[in-house]
Amino acid sequence: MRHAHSVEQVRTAEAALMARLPDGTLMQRAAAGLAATCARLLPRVYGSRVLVLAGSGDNGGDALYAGARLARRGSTVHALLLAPDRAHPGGLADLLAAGGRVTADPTEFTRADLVLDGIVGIGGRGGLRPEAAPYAAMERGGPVVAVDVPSGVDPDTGEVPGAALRADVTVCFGTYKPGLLIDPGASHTGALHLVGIGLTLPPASVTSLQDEDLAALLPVPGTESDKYRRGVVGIAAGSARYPGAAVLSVAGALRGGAGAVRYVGTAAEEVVRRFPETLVTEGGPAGAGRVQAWVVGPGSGDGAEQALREALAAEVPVLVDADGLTELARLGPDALRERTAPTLLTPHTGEAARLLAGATGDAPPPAEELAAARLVTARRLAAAYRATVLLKGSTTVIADPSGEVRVNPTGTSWLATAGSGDVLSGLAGSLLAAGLPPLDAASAAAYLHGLAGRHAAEPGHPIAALDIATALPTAWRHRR
Ligand SMILES: NC(=O)C1=CN([C@@H]2O[C@H](COP(=O)(O)OP(=O)(O)OC[C@H]3O[C@@H](n4cnc5c(N)ncnc54)[C@H](OP(=O)(O)O)[C@@H]3O)[C@@H](O)[C@H]2O)[C@@H](O)CC1
Ligand SMILES: Nc1ncnc2c1ncn2[C@@H]1O[C@H](COP(=O)(O)OP(=O)(O)O)[C@@H](O)[C@H]1O
Ligand SMILES: [K+]
Repeated sequence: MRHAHSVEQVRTAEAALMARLPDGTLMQRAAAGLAATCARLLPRVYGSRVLVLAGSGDNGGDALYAGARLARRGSTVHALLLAPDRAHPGGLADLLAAGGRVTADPTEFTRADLVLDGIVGIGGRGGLRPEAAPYAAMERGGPVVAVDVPSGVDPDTGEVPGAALRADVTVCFGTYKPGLLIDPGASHTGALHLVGIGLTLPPASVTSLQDEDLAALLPVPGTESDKYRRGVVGIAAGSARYPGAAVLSVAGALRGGAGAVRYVGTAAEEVVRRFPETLVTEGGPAGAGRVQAWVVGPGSGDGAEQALREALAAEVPVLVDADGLTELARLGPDALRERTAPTLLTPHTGEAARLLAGATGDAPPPAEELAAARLVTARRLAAAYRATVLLKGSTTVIADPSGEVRVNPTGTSWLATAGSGDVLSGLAGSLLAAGLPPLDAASAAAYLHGLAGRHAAEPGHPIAALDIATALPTAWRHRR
């Protein structure tokens, strides 16, 4: 599991540790880790050209001390000071003592074999200021290594409100920050390296599953298992207009770990033709046999209202997607108030906008605004609907009403294809039916769906939604 901590949590842990250690110890630990990573990135340290971009805070201090370490190993190190009269005094003195020089020439950025971005770290707010903004777009000669956070990325949320450096590598200290794991911030970090500096941290509220965590979550049938004990997932999806959504949701559900898939709706004929193993029932969820979880909404069209009502009345976990979400937005959070079993909502940003409007009574915010603020949006929705929310998109973020958040690390932009979300809904529903709690079911489904997309699109070509479902067993088997 990757654990990410907020700036406030880091500051508290840092203060406690600093009180017990000689001055400057933490910064030296950070600088040593940083310099070691830079040395590995350079073909040769001796004779290389390094530029340190140093802001006025401790982030600049880390970069200057690391620059000094590289200068002592034979690099030619220049420091470009964004606020020359407020540069970190100790760091600057150390760099000069090691033979480094101060420059005011911005073209050094292009000439350097490696650039250290020490403009701003966890103390930064807002995009880069005018004096630093040009470096965001400047042509580079070598890799850019971000110190703790790519400057201009909000460490707590991953929001990028203005210009920001795009790093090839980010060396972060003590713990991951949520903003390093969530787009648009995540797409500015490059490879992530964590340098331990000895902080004692509280439990993280933002985590990201890794392969071994997924392995522990996935249901595996035992000798006592039968199809019913493994869980039956009910899919209420599709309509005369969108029969394909039913087929795709069932395709995901069949590969999700439940022992059986029960389909209800008007697309039964198409579903059985494609997947003869599906149990089908005419009518809605209320008249179907027992299931351990419902998926309601993909392609449901006009049938969404009735299907949602019937599914929500069942005392089992319910996943609401697509047209079911549009209907839920119309009803507002009150529609979930009486529920005793968990509810999982799987909106893309357009549906999230409608859900927010349904909760606040305001006009729906622009979807792009929500895509730029994924963590905040997922948390707001989870709190408003008291449901687990899986917000889809370039980084899928899953928020529980308890405040816990999982950030999905897998995926590829090839997943942005029609029907891809229908496969995800069936898959997540299947994991719910198999008995996983909603946060685990949603994060395991997003992880597998993202991996299946990668496998299907390997090495990089368009895929259709059914290809994702077909690749799910491969993703399950060869996780990565
Ligand atoms: N915590 C830890 O455990 C450890 C932390 N360590 C390190 O300390 C870093 C935090 O240092 P920090 O607190 O000094 O803040 P920092 O990120 O340098 O920024 C503050 C300065 O930036 C400026 N500024 C603000 N916004 C800006 C913008 N958009 N664009 C441009 N400038 C902007 C702001 O200027 P002002 O507003 O004063 O003009 C202020 O002077 C942390 O990330 C890590 O690297 C390690 O050494 C070891 C252990
Ligand atoms: N830019 C992107 N990068 C990675 N994954 C994406 C991107 N855009 C969309 N996705 C993923 O593709 C799927 C699309 O789902 P959705 O929007 O519901 O499509 P549909 O309604 O056509 O099924 C989701 O799993 C989402 O996370
Ligand atoms: K930085």
